[in-house]
Amino acid sequence: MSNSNFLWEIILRELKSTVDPHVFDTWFSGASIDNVDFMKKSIVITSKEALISQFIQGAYDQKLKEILKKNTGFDFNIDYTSLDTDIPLITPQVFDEKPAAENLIRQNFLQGDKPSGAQHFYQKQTFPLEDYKHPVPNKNITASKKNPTLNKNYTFENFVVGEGNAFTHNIAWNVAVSPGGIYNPLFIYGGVGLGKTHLLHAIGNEMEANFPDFKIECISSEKFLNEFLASIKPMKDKNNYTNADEDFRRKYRDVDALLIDDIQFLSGKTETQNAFFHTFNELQMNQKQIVLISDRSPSQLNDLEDRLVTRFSQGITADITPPDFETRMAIIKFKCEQFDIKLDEETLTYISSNVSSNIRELEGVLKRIKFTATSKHEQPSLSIAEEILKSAKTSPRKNISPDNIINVCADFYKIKVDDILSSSRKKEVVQVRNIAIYLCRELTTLSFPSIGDCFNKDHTSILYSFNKIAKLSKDENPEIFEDIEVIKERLGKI
Ligand SMILES: Nc1ncnc2c1ncn2[C@@H]1O[C@H](COP(=O)(O)OP(=O)(O)OP(=O)(O)O)[C@@H](O)[C@H]1O
Repeated sequence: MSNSNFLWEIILRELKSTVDPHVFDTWFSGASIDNVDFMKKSIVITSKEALISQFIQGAYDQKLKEILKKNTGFDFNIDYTSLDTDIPLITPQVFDEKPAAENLIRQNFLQGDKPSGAQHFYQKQTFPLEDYKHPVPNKNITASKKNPTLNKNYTFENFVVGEGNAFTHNIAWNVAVSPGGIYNPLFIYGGVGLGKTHLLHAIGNEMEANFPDFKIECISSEKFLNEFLASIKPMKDKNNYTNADEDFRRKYRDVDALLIDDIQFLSGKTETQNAFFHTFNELQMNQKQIVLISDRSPSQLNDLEDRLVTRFSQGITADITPPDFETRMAIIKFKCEQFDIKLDEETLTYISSNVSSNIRELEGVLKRIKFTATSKHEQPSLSIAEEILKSAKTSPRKNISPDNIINVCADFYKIKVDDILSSSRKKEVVQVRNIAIYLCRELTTLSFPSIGDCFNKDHTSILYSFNKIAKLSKDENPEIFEDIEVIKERLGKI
């Protein structure tokens, strides 16, 4: 084995033990190490695609250097390169700037040039670059009759880019200007209210503006399920159930792009998964773009057939993580302009420090501040913001830890912490444990395996417990959800 291969083996082995297996496969499976120069203390890591290189550099440069230091004793410099050298490397961007690739593509379009990156993408398309009608950002996206499922308020124009979403935004933009290319399917996942649906519709809107003849279907998987069930009902009634009916099949298979939200909703729905599998295959075979949104990564999708999970991971998987303080500030400023609210810097900082990372919640707080100020005939102010945040039960940003959650749950239900952490199968203990696990996932950024570490369980059991609560209907179990609200409120006061 050469020096390079040997070193790479060591690096991969160490990374594998610390990185989520799905993340590892996505980013490192196709990468290799070249040009190890022990004199100059430099190595080159080559990936298949520039975007992968960029991601590895952005997210793992430090980690890789640590592993190299640990195993060689030297501080190495790492250069990152990719096999598709004609695609420009995209440097992660900070909030109010557009990603470099996007800027480059747009700039070059404006100058009438064919950008090398976009050209490369377009060579894979049925649409040559010359046919590209709207190369510049489409500011005038208006409601279309053609694709009424697209929400026109969700565009790239009004999406604030920050650390946690820059990479995904880049990919989404590339998919919108070059559908059916190398990023197919695009699988986006992340926590509640972080802009996944916004990006999904932004892709559709931008795509529609760029390719006016496109037929784009943008739906939730719940709607897909309902339409599927409605389509097979007549056949089932006649005891003649074979396949989803032709209308349903054609509706989703005759599209140029299928954008599906909340794909996790298909978990456990075997017949719908089967229908979706065939739809997916036909679209992919015909190089039609598929974008999937989920609240968790493909490998964490429970009760979903393996053949689907594998297909979801075939293109590119990109996540959105909660915004950091600066991004929250940028989003609040942007939303203030949108909602016509004037806040001073102190109030902006207060909101950004105290509102949870869920952007939907953040929007709600701003709207309530505006409403309260208007009804009091006052200007929006810090004191109104404080009043709203206290009364709205929006838990101020605290470091809620699994320990806090377990303690508060134990106290609330009057059972012992040890029981929650035990393997007791008593019904009341199991229920409290499930709630604690559910809250750990909802209120912290921990992955299922990490939550498993806190409860001495493997991630499959944690997923199972989480779903036990997540899949409950609020209407049928109001008391559990009331309990959860009270526990959240108590946690906010810790
Ligand atoms: N980066 C962003 N810039 C501007 N607005 C954003 C951003 N991220 C989210 N939002 C806004 O926050 C709200 C919630 O976003 P969205 O519905 O897309 O979240 P989500 O991740 O799909 O949530 P859920 O998992 O609950 O469906 C929307 O009004 C959206 O416009």
